[in-house]
Amino acid sequence: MNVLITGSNGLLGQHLIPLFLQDKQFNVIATGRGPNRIPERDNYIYEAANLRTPGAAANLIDKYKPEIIIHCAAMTQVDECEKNKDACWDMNVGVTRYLVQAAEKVNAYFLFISTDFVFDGLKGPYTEEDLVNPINYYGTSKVAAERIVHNSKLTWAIARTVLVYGVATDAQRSNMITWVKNNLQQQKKIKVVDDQFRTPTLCQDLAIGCKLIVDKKATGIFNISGNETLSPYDMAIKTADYFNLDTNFIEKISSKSLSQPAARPAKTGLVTEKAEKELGYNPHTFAEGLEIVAGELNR
Ligand SMILES: NC(=O)C1=CN([C@@H]2O[C@H](COP(=O)(O)OP(=O)(O)OC[C@H]3O[C@@H](n4cnc5c(N)ncnc54)[C@H](OP(=O)(O)O)[C@@H]3O)[C@@H](O)[C@H]2O)C=CC1
Ligand SMILES: Cc1cn([C@H]2C[C@H](O)[C@@H](COP(=O)(O)OP(=O)(O)O[C@H]3O[C@@H](C)C(=O)[C@@H](O)[C@H]3O)O2)c(=O)[nH]c1=O
Repeated sequence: MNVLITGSNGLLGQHLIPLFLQDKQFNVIATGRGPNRIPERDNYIYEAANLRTPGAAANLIDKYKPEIIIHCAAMTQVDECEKNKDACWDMNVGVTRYLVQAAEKVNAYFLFISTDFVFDGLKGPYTEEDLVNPINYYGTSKVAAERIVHNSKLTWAIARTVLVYGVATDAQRSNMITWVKNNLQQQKKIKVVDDQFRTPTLCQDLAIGCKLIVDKKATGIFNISGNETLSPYDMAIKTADYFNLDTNFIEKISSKSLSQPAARPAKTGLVTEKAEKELGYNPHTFAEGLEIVAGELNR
């Protein structure tokens, strides 16, 4: 069975590819922008493509006729999305439309990766039934992309996730654990907010959640995140403690004083009960996640 995975150079993509390669029923076609950054090099096809180029998505789908498409590629820098709205819309909405239209021609099963930022953060943690109300442009673009998937003729699923952490080769985006660890090791002070709340997600858990969805050809929305609610400040302290780093370099601040270009929802987090019951999804705790990330960093 051919599975096409977009965003294969990203944090999630780099964990999804090896997971699908372990399952011999799948022929994996990975696509990323520019050269391949996945450490594994064997037993799959890599196609470099800028998916914003009209025709790029259709060409890939026409060439490989995938039975399954997992769409991870996105513009994920939330502040950049706010500052460069056209690029954000083209990538997060336009590319999803290109892929869905081409997928409809081959009747592929389509899994789209979405975010807790579809919510306003006034009453998290959220279930799959809660109504969306994004407060920044990235979230708005993801809601629009979700609607394209939802309104398509495809058999589809949407996996929503939260603040993903883990290790990737040449990562373009930092994540909580590596950001805290790198700064504290260099004895650099970091200011971390204690008034946002998330259910941080170990990248491997998200990859497993996606695989469970695909294996079951499950349909609809699934929350695939961690199931512990923590503030970024809590995460920073736990990270420093785990790596024996000096917590005095962590300054507790409010979101207001961080003054990022894009507003962040205060309290998100996702309830993962549906995925646990229907898919057998079982995420690691943050403490276990730290240990797994530390193991990867030491390899
Ligand atoms: N990371 C997180 O905390 C969260 C992520 N998500 C969602 O999960 C998905 C995966 O995220 P994650 O792996 O962390 O993100 P990354 O930013 O690590 O990966 C996204 C990938 O998309 C690729 N991409 C961007 N523009 C293009 C383009 N024009 N053509 C082809 N590829 C492109 C990027 O390529 P390049 O590497 O060359 O820039 C990158 O490899 C995304 O849809 C994201 O919105 C949801 C919630 C939280
Ligand atoms: C840069 C920075 C961030 N933070 C906090 C704010 C935030 O809650 C957390 C992570 O900040 P970032 O700017 O890396 O990430 P942010 O853009 O807030 O994170 C989001 O990414 C997108 C892709 C998603 O879909 C979301 O689920 C979410 O994880 O750390 C600080 O406390 N101090 C800082 O100096």
